[in-house]
Amino acid sequence: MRGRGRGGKRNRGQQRHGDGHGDSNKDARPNDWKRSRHDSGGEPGWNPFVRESPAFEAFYKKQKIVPEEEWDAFITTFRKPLATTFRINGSGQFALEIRDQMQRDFFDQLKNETEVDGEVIEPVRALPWYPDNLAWHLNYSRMQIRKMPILERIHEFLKLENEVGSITRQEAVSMIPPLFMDVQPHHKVLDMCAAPGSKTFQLLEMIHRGLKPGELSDGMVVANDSDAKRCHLLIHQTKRMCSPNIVVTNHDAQLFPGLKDKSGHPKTTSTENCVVDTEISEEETNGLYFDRILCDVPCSGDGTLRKAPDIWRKWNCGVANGLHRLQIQIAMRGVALLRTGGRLVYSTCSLNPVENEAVVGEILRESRGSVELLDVSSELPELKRRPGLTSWLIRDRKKWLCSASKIERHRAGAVVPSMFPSGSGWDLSDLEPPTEVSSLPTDAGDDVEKNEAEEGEEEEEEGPPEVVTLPLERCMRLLPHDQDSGGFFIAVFRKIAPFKAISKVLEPHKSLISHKRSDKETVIADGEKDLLPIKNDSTLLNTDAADNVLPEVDLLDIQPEEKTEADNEVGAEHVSDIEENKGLALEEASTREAGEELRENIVAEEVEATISDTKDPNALGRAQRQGRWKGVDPVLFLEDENIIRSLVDFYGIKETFPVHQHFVVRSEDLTRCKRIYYVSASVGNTIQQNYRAGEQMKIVSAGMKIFERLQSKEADTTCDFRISSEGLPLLLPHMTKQIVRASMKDFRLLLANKVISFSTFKGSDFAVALKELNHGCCVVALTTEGPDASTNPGAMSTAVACWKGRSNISVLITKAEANQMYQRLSFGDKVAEPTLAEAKPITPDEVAVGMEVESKRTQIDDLQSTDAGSKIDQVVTHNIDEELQNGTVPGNAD
Ligand SMILES: C[S@@+](CC[C@H](N)C(=O)[O-])C[C@H]1O[C@@H](n2cnc3c(N)ncnc32)[C@H](O)[C@@H]1O
Repeated sequence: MRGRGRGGKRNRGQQRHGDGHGDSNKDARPNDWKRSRHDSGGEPGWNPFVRESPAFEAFYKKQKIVPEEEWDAFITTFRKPLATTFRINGSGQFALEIRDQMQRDFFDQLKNETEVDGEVIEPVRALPWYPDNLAWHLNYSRMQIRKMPILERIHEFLKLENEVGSITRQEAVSMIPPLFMDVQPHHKVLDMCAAPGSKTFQLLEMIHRGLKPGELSDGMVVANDSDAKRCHLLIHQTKRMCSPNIVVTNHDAQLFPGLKDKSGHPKTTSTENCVVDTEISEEETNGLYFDRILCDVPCSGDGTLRKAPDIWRKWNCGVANGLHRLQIQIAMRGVALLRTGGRLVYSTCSLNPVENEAVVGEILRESRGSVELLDVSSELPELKRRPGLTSWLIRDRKKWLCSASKIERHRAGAVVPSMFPSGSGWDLSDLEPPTEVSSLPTDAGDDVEKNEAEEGEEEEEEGPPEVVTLPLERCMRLLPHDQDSGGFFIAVFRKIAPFKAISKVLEPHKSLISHKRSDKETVIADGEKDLLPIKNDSTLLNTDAADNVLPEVDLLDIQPEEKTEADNEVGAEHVSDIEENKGLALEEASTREAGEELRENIVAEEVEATISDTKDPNALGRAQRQGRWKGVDPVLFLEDENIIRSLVDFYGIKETFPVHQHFVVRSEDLTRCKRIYYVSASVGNTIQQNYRAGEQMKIVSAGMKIFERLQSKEADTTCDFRISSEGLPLLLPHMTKQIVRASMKDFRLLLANKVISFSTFKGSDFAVALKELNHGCCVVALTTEGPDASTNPGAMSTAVACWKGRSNISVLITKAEANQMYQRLSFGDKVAEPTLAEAKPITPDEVAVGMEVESKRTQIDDLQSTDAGSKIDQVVTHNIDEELQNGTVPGNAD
């Protein structure tokens, strides 16, 4: 369906920073296409960042990250700015059409190397490993764009497509993890650390792959992020996919709740597209286990040096060390939530083995045979990758450590055995006595080597590095010089047996030695297990000797609890070390991220999904500040038969479109609820099970907006709700009323004018059909050729929601969307450009009515900016804008 991309209001950030398009674009989606403040754009002589770091180079040389003879190529590539890469969004015909159009109109002219003023221009190329040539690489400086009209046109085209959501600018390596997940349309997928959502978007595409317009998928994507503000980015990003199969949640991933799935997994599920055979074990029938899990964990991000050169200046190994345990905790929670037979992909945009191979090794050890590391060397054969390391050293302050036995006692909170290749344990009494400071580390800043190069002699490691016995060579490291990309790390696991965890209870003040394998373990009896908190770093334990004797607990049965104050006190030193290091790491990441990934306008309407229409507008912000959630955002099924009937009757919704248990609202007071969301059966079931489990999931948003309430008093219509542009593609094939077809000429005339008098179309079939419609919301669809065009609305690939007033019709999409649709229709067409001159002049009376309609339309749009939710969003947005300016928004590499 064309016109899926959506727009929204420009936020304060956009107003402040501008986007070079003047007012005409003020209601457009954020433009990710513009260059980041880090990007020199290739301007000669402008290099605000020194692209070197002695600490980084010393570290990776020592780790033998590349063979010696490749070092120069590796480091030289890292110093070059990153080329632009983008993905065409969506799946199916629509995406292929855009690809073909781009290729035909632009890229075919740039297939070969060209020279402008002595400068070589790289050919545009598709990323060879990305399916269906839907991802592209291009590398032009601003100067080159100015000099070559074709580049200028490409740039403009991509800017527009990005604005309306047809393409996503995304770093090439960041597109890879979802491609190793083997997601099928019926899968339940969990994206544990999902914001800002570029990979979630890919996962959704996979869930919808192969569906015809209007068809529903059985699958579901749960996209989670611990940062509430970034959850909004996630909603903004994924709503462009117009999917009823998504739930956005806001949990610490390591504490993601286990949910029941009372209906159990069906042995076989039949869908229109496939028959799914699901082998399930007894234990799994009652739990919501995911078929696929992505752990794209927070990391130090040094693989993104090309995109975020400020990392050169700030790089230190303490950041990576500080994230190691959180990364294990997140991945292990993923293992617990994964269905047996399912795949889990672990990824980081860091090259550091402590965040990569060390974590993978610990997952294998801790899962005690329930997962295996897959050899995926035959998948995506065009992708150049390096095997994982099997040997590495740990760097702590100025020391190189070759094994856990070398850890000094006072560093035991910062360096742990799982960081080393053997992962082998320690005993506190065996630890090296301190050489300098005798106190425990209390300040994470201590762990960060501020500038190693300036801090005197560094110490050599004592002894050779350990060599791992696990098959870590099956991991993949993407290096920048292999295919002119950023750096990345990926490991693919398969669960081969249910995971039984041994839960342990930490004794106060023993936290320092919590990684000691012989820590006190507590077997949780059946009746007690729901009561016991799972401590942050004790959820999972590899017990060597205990394996044979300790009864086991299914982790899904245990609800991880939020940390209590008492928990925080226990082992405070230990936690402070981890948390503060993590804090530092995220701060690092934020600087790297700001200005690149942050969507500059979180449109006001997005917050609608996070707060009840009727509750205190300040509740969400307060609850977030206070670390609470409950009571802020009910997610309720719409069961009011009068509303459902009025929708079904007005739009002539067929029985092919299930409505009961699929419409969701966020307000208990239905007279005031402003939006109706549509959720797939899988999402509906999950929400229902969540109620039964006591609403443990912090749901930020569910499904997609399908209807919006009209509040204009003058609205002369029998239905209180208009169709939202996200909802249209799904609903249209199931509608029998309020649809009118227009010829290409009339359709374009409508798009060009946005509000237009009926009399303009006098005498046309369109005008006659228009007259027959009820007043209110309607859909204008482009007449298509073909045998079933007149009978099957699903065959109409281009349609737009409109408002039929008394004498005018106006489109209910943003100007940017209308312009993009118009331009798309103009490519290679044979119909003359409609101009305003073609339209019959509008009389002064009609102008007045037109203005009234336009004002109604504005009122409709303004509903979102006047409700409680958007006021809060303005606050959130404002804060994000401030952070953007300060460079403190936590971010990622994607
Ligand atoms: C590398 S980014 C994820 C990028 C994302 N997968 C994408 O492709 O757009 C890491 C994310 O993890 C989130 N995060 C940090 N700590 C977390 C935690 N404990 N649980 C869940 N998410 C966390 C951050 O807010 C950040 O959005």
